[in-house]
Amino acid sequence: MSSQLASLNDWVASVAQLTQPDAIHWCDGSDAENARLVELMLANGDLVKLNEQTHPNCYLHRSSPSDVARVEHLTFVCTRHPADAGPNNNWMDPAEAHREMDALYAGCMRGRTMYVVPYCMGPIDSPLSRCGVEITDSPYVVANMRIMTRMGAAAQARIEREGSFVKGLHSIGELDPNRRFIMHFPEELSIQSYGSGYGGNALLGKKCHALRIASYQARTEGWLAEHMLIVGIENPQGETHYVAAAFPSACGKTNLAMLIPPEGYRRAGWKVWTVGDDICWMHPGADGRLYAINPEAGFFGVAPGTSEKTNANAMAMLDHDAIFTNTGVTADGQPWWEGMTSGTPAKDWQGRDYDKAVGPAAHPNSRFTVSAKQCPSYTAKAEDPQGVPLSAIIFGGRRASLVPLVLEARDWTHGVLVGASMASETTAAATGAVGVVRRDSMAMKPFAGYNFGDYFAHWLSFDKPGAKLPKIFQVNWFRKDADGKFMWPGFGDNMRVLEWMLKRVTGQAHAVETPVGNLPLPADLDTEGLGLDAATLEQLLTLDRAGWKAEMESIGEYLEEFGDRTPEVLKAERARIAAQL
Ligand SMILES: Nc1nc2c(ncn2[C@@H]2O[C@H](COP(=O)(O)OP(=O)(O)OP(=O)(O)O)[C@@H](O)[C@H]2O)c(=O)[nH]1
Ligand SMILES: O=C([O-])CC(=O)C(=O)O
Ligand SMILES: [Mn+2]
Repeated sequence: MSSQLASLNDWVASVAQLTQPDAIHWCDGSDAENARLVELMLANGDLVKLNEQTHPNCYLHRSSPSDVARVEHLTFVCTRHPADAGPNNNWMDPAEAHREMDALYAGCMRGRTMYVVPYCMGPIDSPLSRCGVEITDSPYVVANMRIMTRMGAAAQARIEREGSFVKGLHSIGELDPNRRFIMHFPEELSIQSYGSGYGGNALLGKKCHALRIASYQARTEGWLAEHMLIVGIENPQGETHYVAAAFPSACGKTNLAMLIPPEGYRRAGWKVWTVGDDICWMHPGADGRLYAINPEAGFFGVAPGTSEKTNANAMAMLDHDAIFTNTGVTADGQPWWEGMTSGTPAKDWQGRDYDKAVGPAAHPNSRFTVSAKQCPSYTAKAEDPQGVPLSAIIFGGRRASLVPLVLEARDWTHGVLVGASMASETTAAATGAVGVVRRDSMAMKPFAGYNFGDYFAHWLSFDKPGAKLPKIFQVNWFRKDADGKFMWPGFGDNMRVLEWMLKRVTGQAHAVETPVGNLPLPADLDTEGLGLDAATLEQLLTLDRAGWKAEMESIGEYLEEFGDRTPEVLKAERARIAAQL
């Protein structure tokens, strides 16, 4: 037996000693194993079978009503020194956190099966990929991890070869919101999660490993782990530019990753290729460019708002082999959510008879889980072990006012400030108030595994001789008018903004310089067939000087929160812009 296998076996044995499961099952990721788990969950009520004619191999999971989103107030980064976790994280002393978690875990798997889930984040043969093992007592988590990661025998073989892996321990416990913690120990490469079965809290490969632990590792190893989609835009000349974009949770990544260009663009030959919709690992390549992989193998996407009109690619991948969590369901057993253009809900997300007066049929954070391979726009380049070279990075958020439709950062340093300064309205993806504007640097506020001050410095460090870095942009699809209506049509029409960005990359498009960045004039965007009135477009592209002056003051205060860990270069960049306004 290799020493790696011995260390994995020892860890599994020690967890079993603590949690006292009735049985231990090592997951191989096979179809037969999945079929047995599905049988089990249909029998115990974890899953409801959906219409086999319209949705073969699709299932609905109704979670505990108080367990429907990430819990940021119960999520901790446990480093030896609190300053290493930073004011952007909740911190707990590692020894104390282990004491608390051990007490929760003691005997928690009695009467249950403990599943050992080896997984690989990223293509199984990629040097950029990293492995982990999640121990869980939830078959629902196993079924989701099988879709979201390269899970099973191949991952275990890689772990036995490599040795190092992230140790994740998860128990749904009693699903009691008062006995719930999501703990990260970046210095130990380990994660401990208790009391929730929800996606970001329980599928430990995703946010816990691929963002919080990975961002910490990436800092010391010279790469970046980011909350970004990756998309390829092919122009009529057949050249594909890859773009990564960071938007906070439920702010449009899945939709941009699967964009279908407007009719005129399609006729001209533009195509869009999906690489990833949530997480991006970026490494500098030998040629100085940044290369990106999607560490995930599936999509855990927001259901409400997904329709034939907004995201036909997603609809096409959701009619077979998918798991739906907390959606409504029609009388004939088809999944249903708000925004769908057909069907009528019979039951709501809690399984009650649907009553509009009681609330929505689908929970606002209801989700689908589906293999990336089922997406019509998924590209084989997503499986390339080297990753794809990035031409542009986009930062975006939900801002009802102030932030224009698009602007281009002057250079890398300015772009890092743009990312660090991001703010967005909170959404249903995390428990708590919705619609409150908060700073969410690089859309990583809930996900950076270390001090944001150090994180900004790490971002700046990529600008060095020989680097051929992507151009950085900021977008805002969510500006609202006086009546509270979105001013920009969004979705497929975001292609018009992408075209301008890519033409800026290749030096073919015009821009106007302003203190906060370079903006297109209305005439610089292709608005053919858009049907947007000139005044609205003008407003979307106008710089509100007074508003930005106040914003720069507020950004200055925000950067001070990280004290002397905030790079001076970033503060100077902000001061320069403020002085110009
Ligand atoms: N108005 C408008 N809404 C959009 C646009 N793109 C996405 N949305 C809506 O925003 C919500 C969330 O979008 P997603 O694309 O699922 O968000 P995400 O960033 O992938 O979210 P996470 O999976 O939580 O990280 C959905 O209800 C979408 O319909 C857009 O361009 N305009
Ligand atoms: O992790 C989750 O639960 C879903 C997600 O993508 C997010 O919240 O950003
Ligand atoms: Mn996300």
